[in-house]
Amino acid sequence: MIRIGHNPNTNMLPMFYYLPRNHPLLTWVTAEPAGHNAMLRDGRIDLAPISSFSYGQHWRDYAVLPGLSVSTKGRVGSILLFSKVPPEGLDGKRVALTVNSATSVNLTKILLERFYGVRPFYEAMSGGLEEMFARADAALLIADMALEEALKHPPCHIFDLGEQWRKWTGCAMSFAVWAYPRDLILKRPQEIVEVHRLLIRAKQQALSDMSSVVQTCVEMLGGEADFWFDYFAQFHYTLDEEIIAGLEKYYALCFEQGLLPSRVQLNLWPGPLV
Ligand SMILES: C=C(O[C@@H]1C=C(C(=O)O)C=C[C@H]1O)C(=O)O
Repeated sequence: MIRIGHNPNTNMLPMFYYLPRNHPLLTWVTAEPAGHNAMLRDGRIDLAPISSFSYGQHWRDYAVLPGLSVSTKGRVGSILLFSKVPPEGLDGKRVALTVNSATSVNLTKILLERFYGVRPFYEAMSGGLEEMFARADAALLIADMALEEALKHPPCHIFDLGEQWRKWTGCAMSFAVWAYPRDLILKRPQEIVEVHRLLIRAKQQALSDMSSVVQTCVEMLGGEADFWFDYFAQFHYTLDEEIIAGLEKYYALCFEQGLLPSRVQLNLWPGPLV
């Protein structure tokens, strides 16, 4: 039995929509990314699409499933820094960071400190934009919460962090990878191979016809179907060479900025399926 982290946000639907709910090999454990990061670290789940940053913290203990990720090569649409001022104006200001994320929290720090040359004060916060703006000058939100706030067209600057990363580094950005404890390769290799196969198959089914996924999004959050087709068109749910290079760049900058304690190696297992 594999206790699998289920992330309920729309960006994850192409991997979860066709994944069998009642498969004998799977137990679903639903949480936001930061919840899965902690659960995997503590052994409460066996596999999840965790924050890429969290893999970078624990890479010596984890392995990653090939051919799967949540990545973009530019705009993402749902990793957004809402700001009362342009990024250059955030020096010495307060920036609220969602408690649900690890990758984007550290991406925000890299972009602001390394590329915009500003040093804000950061505060981890839950809640929506209104609560964050009551205490801070800028606010990082991710996933459906970011989408919902952006759809309200708040009167502030909105920076898409996938787009910003692309602008400053020319790289792809990988927000989540499917990680599991490395010792499962020895203890339960067949189960990992089987779940990997299920995930790849579910993803391929979704991506071959996104209409059911899009319809689900319309029911969940509203908006036009075209909005959702456009949203999903930004994503790459694979781990190709460009995405791996982007991930390596992200880890290198996290290390150089003192956000990660060591350089990171990507341990992929089992071999690619496609
Ligand atoms: C694309 C997204 O990426 C998410 C961002 C994460 C993070 O910042 O740690 C973790 C998982 C991803 O699914 C999103 O939330 O919109």
